Amino acid sequence: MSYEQEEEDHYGPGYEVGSYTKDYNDGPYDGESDLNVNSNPEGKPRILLMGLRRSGKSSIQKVVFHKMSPNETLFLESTNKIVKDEISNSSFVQFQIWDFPGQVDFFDSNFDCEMIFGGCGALVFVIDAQDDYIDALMKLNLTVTRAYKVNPNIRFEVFIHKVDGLSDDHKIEAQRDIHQRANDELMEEGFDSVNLSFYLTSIYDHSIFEAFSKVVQKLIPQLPTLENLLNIFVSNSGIEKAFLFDVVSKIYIATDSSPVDMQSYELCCDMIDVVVDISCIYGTKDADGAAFDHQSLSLIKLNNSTILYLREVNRFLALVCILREDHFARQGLIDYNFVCFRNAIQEVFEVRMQVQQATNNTNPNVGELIQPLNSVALKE
Ligand SMILES: Nc1nc2c(ncn2[C@@H]2O[C@H](COP(=O)(O)OP(=O)(O)OP(=O)(O)O)[C@@H](O)[C@H]2O)c(=O)[nH]1
Repeated sequence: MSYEQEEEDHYGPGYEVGSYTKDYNDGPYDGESDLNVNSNPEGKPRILLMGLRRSGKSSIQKVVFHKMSPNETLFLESTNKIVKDEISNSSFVQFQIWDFPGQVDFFDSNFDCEMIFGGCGALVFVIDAQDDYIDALMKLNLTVTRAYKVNPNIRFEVFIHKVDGLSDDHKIEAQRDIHQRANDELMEEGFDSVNLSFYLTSIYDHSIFEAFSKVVQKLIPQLPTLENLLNIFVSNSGIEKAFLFDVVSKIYIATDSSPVDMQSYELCCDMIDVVVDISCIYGTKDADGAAFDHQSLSLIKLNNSTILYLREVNRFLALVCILREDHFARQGLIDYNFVCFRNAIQEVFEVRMQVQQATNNTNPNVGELIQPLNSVALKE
């Protein structure tokens, strides 16, 4: 992992900024089929991680994007400067995460609100649910009101974190209480239109990956198209549930419209780990050292007549499906539909690039470029 200091003057002398870039094993990003989430003027969409000291911000970022094991986070040192993390080198989804020190002071003249909140897509506020959260709620209110005044388009995501230490009843009660207090305070101050989303998270299970998946999904302009394609695919192939995963981070960037249950998501995450680990150890690697490639495919039969089926969509994405064993008798159909699905995904990105180019050239016929997406021909 390379770690490099950035120019201090851009953020003011009080706020040093460090940045590091993900160093995954699949080589430099080639721009082939990226999915830029809603971007800021710099081109990179930005997700801010804020919250009180020791609430777990750095741990979340390390576990989700740097494969750090949860136990190792016990040894993380307190962050004393803004740390910028580029999730772009090889991951399919491209954005920046800015991890803020817990003691950040918005009233400090060095804190450039316009610059920090101006180009921000989502603000994740982390609350330690194992601690007294009254101070955290005050900070949340201050942060949200401050950020909203600068940029009303920010999505506010509240992670009620470290819930591994709480009983189920306690979790629900904490969520209800935090939800109510946070919203009441905003209403009292006249911020009725601010919308906060709440998630119960822990780095010790898959809840943090699930929550981050939802945060990232909200920033993907093509999400409705991806979901639509997945719906068409599952309904024509006898599949119960399908997730489109960013393989490196195990964030799912889209799923079909049936409800997500945590166990299914965990199973699919575990399958990705198994496939990547086996491929890394026993598979052939390409020139970039990547073990996940065009031929990556895996089938796991569970002891409850369920099948997990994984197919590579492109260098960064995998489709993981859950289906009944008897439906897999029609594997030919599933594979045929999968190829149609994969081609359609490719078209989404081609169209996106065309739209971007057309917008740059102020082409008045941009709408026509969307048409190929309506013609996905799957077999039933
Ligand atoms: N039980 C539990 N502990 C967690 C979880 N996430 C983080 N921690 C622990 O919380 C402590 C603080 O985590 P950090 O990630 O350093 O917190 P931070 O918010 O970045 O702290 P500052 O840099 O001081 O702002 C560490 O000991 C982590 O191991 C969680 O989900 N559950």
